Amino acid sequence: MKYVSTRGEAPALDFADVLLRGLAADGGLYVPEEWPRWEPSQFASLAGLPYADAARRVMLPFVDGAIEEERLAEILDGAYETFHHPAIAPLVQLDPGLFVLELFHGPTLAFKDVAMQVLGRLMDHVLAERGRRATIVGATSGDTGGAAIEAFRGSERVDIFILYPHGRVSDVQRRQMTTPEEANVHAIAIDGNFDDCQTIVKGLFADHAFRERTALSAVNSINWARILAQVVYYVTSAVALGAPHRPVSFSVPTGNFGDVFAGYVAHRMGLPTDRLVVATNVNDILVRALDEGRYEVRGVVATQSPSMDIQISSNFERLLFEASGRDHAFIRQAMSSLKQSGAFTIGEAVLGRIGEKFSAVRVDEQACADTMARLHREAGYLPDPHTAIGIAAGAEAVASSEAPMVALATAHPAKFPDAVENATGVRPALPVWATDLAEKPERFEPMPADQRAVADHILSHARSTAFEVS
Ligand SMILES: Cc1ncc(COP(=O)(O)O)c(C=O)c1O
Ligand SMILES: N[C@@H](CCOP(=O)(O)O)C(=O)O
Repeated sequence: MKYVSTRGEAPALDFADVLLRGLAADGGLYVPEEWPRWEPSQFASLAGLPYADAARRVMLPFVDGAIEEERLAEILDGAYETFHHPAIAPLVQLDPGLFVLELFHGPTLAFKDVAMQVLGRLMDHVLAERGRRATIVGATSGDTGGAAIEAFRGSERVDIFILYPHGRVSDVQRRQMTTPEEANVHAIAIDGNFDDCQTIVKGLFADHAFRERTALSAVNSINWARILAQVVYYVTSAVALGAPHRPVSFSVPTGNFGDVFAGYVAHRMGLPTDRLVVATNVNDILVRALDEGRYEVRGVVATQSPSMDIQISSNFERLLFEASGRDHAFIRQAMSSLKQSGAFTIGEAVLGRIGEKFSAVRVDEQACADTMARLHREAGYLPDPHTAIGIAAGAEAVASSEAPMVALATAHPAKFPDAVENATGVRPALPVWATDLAEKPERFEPMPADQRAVADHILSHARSTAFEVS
């Protein structure tokens, strides 16, 4: 299996190379040259398997020999041993047709762990095979950063630099990034928002000299391996609810569009999927784009679901590529227009194809709080604000559908205790194994939203400027 860039001007690579590359050299995102297609019996055969075994089967056609199957199995076993729930991604029924898929039982209490624990081990394996080191630079609105640091802390082969928006993440999120003591971990507090952080990261990838010198690699969902590991839980949860014999809908709290794109990948593999609901907070660029055909960046507003305070949604490029019939020229033109004027237009045909599978719903601050309060009151369930947005949007989007609705629970409520307490009167507690976080000293570097300053900081702290491991 080869992977091609959405912008069509970078070499096609295999899975292991895409894993280390992250972003394509032309600024595009990698997608498989062709989508592997499963028979209904292949989906059915996953029923009752341990999560790591199901993950191996789903991932194998995409890895396609770039990593031996036995090694992949060990990597997946190791990744999911770090989870605090035997099912890894349990389903909880809230109403007859409504389920939540709890993806927050990993070490940093957010869905990012499901892929990041795999990514860390995959990268370590490929770097070891090649005798190489890498410098990881990632942008976070709060959860990716902690999960990535957890996955790479102490690694001999990787230095990790995480850019987060200063003052715009929760205390738990910040502490997950700033308290690890390992020398290879660098938390950088940027004076700006998540989009500023992500723009700096993409700018560093576009600087070819910097990229080569530091052996730059990505942990954001621009990295295909992140998306792939997230495909698995769409498949396992749908199978648990009766797929392939009946379709399932998913409602996905969305920011960078990686998670819901993973749902689309499952659909392209043949998983019977009714609707994919893109659920946003008031930072609703995706809702406006899908409703009006105009993708237009406006200022980011701080909300009680800060991890989704995003306007530039990287993985939307992957969907546009598919919906445009893999039209590289259209993608290049749209992305250049986005860079220059902060907007681009999506034609009717492309919009129509997106609308065949996707719905988009904006959930405002009051509706998010009301949903947390109602679920706590009526079902005794305490969702975090991101999860509440997914649940509220799912209910609105498919009120009349026969298919069960699975809302993705993307974070543990204790990561956002203030918002949950304001809405429900209950302050959620961290699991006991995570409570020492508050006592540890913090270490971070405050920096302006300036690519040159960040690059200089990385160059003076990274060990990976030499490629070979001595
Ligand atoms: C808790 C939480 N929910 C939802 C999202 C949105 O996911 P995505 O960026 O994959 O759309 C994020 C951040 O990405 C998150 O941290
Ligand atoms: N909400 C995310 C934003 C980055 O998303 P990613 O999936 O592309 O890493 C976060 O928590 O950082």
